[in-house]
Amino acid sequence: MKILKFGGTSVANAENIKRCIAIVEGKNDSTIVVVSALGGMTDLLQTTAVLASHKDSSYMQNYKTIEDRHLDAVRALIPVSNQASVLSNVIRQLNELETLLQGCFYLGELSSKTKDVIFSFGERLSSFIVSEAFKARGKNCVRIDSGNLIKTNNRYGRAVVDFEMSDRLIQDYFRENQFDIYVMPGFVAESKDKQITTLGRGGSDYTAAIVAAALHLSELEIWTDVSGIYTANPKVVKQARVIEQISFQEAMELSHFGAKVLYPSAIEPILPKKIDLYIKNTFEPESAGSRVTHCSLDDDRIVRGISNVDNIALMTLEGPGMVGVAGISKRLFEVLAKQDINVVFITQASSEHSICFAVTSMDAMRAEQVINEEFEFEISYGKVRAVSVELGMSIVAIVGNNIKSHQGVSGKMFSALGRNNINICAIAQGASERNISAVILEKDAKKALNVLHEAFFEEVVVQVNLFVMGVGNVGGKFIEQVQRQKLYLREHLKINLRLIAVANSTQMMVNPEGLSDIEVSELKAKGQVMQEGDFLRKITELNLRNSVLVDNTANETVAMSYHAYLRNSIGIVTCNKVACSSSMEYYKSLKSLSKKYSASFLYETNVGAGLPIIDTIKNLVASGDRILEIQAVLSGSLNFIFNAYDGGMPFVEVVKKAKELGYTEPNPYIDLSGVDVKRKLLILLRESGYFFEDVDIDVQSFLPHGGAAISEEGELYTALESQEDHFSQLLKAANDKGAKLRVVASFKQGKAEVGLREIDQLHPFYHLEGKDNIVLFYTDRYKEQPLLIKGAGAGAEVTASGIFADVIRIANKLN
Ligand SMILES: NC(=O)C1=CN([C@@H]2O[C@H](COP(=O)(O)OP(=O)(O)OC[C@H]3O[C@@H](n4cnc5c(N)ncnc54)[C@H](OP(=O)(O)O)[C@@H]3O)[C@@H](O)[C@H]2O)C=CC1
Ligand SMILES: N[C@@H](CC=O)C(=O)O
Repeated sequence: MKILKFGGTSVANAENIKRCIAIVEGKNDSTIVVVSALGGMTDLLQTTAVLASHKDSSYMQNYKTIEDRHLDAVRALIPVSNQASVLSNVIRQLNELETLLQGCFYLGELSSKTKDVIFSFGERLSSFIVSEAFKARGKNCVRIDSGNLIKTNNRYGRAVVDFEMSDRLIQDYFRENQFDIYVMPGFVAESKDKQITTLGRGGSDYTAAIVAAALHLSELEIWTDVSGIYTANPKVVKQARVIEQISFQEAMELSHFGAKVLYPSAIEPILPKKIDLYIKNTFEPESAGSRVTHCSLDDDRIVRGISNVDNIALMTLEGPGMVGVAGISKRLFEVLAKQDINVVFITQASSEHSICFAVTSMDAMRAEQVINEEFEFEISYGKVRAVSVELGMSIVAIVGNNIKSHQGVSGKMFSALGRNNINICAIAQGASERNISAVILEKDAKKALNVLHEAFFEEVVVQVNLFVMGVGNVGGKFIEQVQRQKLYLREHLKINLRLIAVANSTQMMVNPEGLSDIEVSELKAKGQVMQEGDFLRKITELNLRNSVLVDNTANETVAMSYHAYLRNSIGIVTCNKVACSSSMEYYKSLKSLSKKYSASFLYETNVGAGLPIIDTIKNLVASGDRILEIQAVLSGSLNFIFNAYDGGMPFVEVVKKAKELGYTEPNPYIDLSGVDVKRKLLILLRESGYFFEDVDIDVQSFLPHGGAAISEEGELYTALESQEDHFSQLLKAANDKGAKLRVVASFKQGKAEVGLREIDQLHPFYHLEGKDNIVLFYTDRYKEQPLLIKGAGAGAEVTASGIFADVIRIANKLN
């Protein structure tokens, strides 16, 4: 014999009921079918009854909906030839319901007893209709009145089952009757004095479990609208998947913390009888579903699932008068129990100075009031403080039988949350060690679930969410490279890069699911207007895990806002040199914020574009070496300019060409004035461990006008045009000596300078082609022969690939 329970959505209408019928008919065995009320019907009955008892005549409209839904189901399921008798039975039951509702309306009253009778109509009607549908298909089917088999006390709303009596009645009934299909209403029972009672939330699961246990069946199938118990709520965690097998204890823990597929009450009767439970999807009957089993599972999964409950209030009772005093917790929890307030989480530090616990937000005010009344005396003498209440909390819990036999699980859980800036307000781990729970802010719940799911179920694929500012030469190429390389990264490096937002100086485009190429290209046409601070606000509002800002601008305001990103645990990858070359204080603060908030701060492209210069210094310094001297050509654009300026083209045209090729800064004056090289040298010195400010570097400008900065490109070109003589003289002087012009950055014996130099043929800088950079590091270990790094030091493609490498460094660190 089989037993199948169908939930509300499975029997919501005639079409769905037909699916249930097909599933039952596929069983080829005598089958007990337990049904819930038509989907949403119990809630509708409840609001209708409440409206009636408040003398609100609109209850009649609800009643009409109740009537229509049931009559529609009959008309669609029963052939016209048989409809009359079925319809008249349903109408008779509906009339009874209408009379009861009228009674509530006239009396303005709704007792718990009346509620149970009214609510029972949902399952009584659905079971009658389903059984008649089977009969209409020629099945040997009977409808059982559950009240005849399941006996309870008179606690209306959540009646307590008399198992001894119910088991006997169930066993007798099934011994004495021989049908192919038995249809029973779930949720409904009867007291010993023959009053209708109901079994509370999840009552239909409970009914099925009681019957399965009484008959010692080997399994119970719960058919619902999802394909089983998921590793996490699939509406919140996209990567969640169905758990194929789970132990009863794990399922109980998960269902306690919000996995609504299964009510713990359904587990209670079948657990001691070693009956397996299957959760299956009525709408995808072929999918395997979840098996909840008493057998020990031999897989090595440590965490089986993650769950959460929202709308939690965290309450703390604390004070010196609690230490070493017996009975405080008894009084605290007794007063809550008296008020029927359910405590969902408790934790107490060994100092005994405080007890922290959680209730649903709905109960919080009542709990606060009764606790403060209970401890009025202690509060008035300052021994205990008035209970504190923090609303807007969630509980997240990881669940698994094997947590107890593995070290480091809680470490992994809390470091994953911490890395993503999720503040943990309280922690609890029961003695069973099957569950580790944390109370966090509700606004962080979605992120926490995804972070934990990634840590425990998707270890192989790490998701990095990119927020890109600046889509010019470098930014544009970076986006192109990311979109092109996505598949490779996912397959080969197990990194899932998602481009969530892009921005230029005035607009931004955001898609929390990831921007497509088309969306990115529509930034200018369709992007939303962006004011200062909007981008950061958007990132923090989305609150996605592993968020990284990629700054491809040359903008100072953006650079000076990095600290706010880091404080929100948002990593930063930047090719913008302004931050690291601003004050030493800001540079250092960014480094320490990066550590404090576990948010990476990477800027390899600040010097030498894609060349691994900063990383090399970091490794030298970390391994105990000391940088003693630096000789370098650090400007790709200036190297290009002085290579290309050979007397053929005027200087200004060569500069324009460098700009066109994407080698210069957005404002080429920053290159020509030596500012860009100075910034780079400053960064190299700071990375080498030297305390240097901008003013400590001597820049000898090769521009004749010296003084004022030129921010307008046109103005710069006009000035350069008029100074052609000056540049041609510089060139001639070098040519006369067989030398080449190079802008050299040097650091020697504590002195740092930047200037245009004539480089002779024997010098390693002489043969420096095109836009190349070169750096020579003299260190304790590389004293005679310097460590040399050379290669393309400018250009959008190479710079973008340097930024990309930093992003991958972050992803690898997370993996
Ligand atoms: N070119 C190279 O070889 C190298 C460049 N770099 C660095 O790369 C950075 C970018 O250079 P490049 O791509 O050539 O410059 P571009 O001028 O081509 O692009 C700059 C981008 O930044 C945007 N932007 C400017 N201000 C803001 C702001 N406040 N908020 C958001 N976006 C803003 C611009 O938007 P809009 O179009 O609206 O102005 C534009 O999309 C510079 O910092 C440079 O030093 C580093 C190493 C090498
Ligand atoms: N403008 C810069 C580009 C890289 O930082 C340069 O010329 O090197």
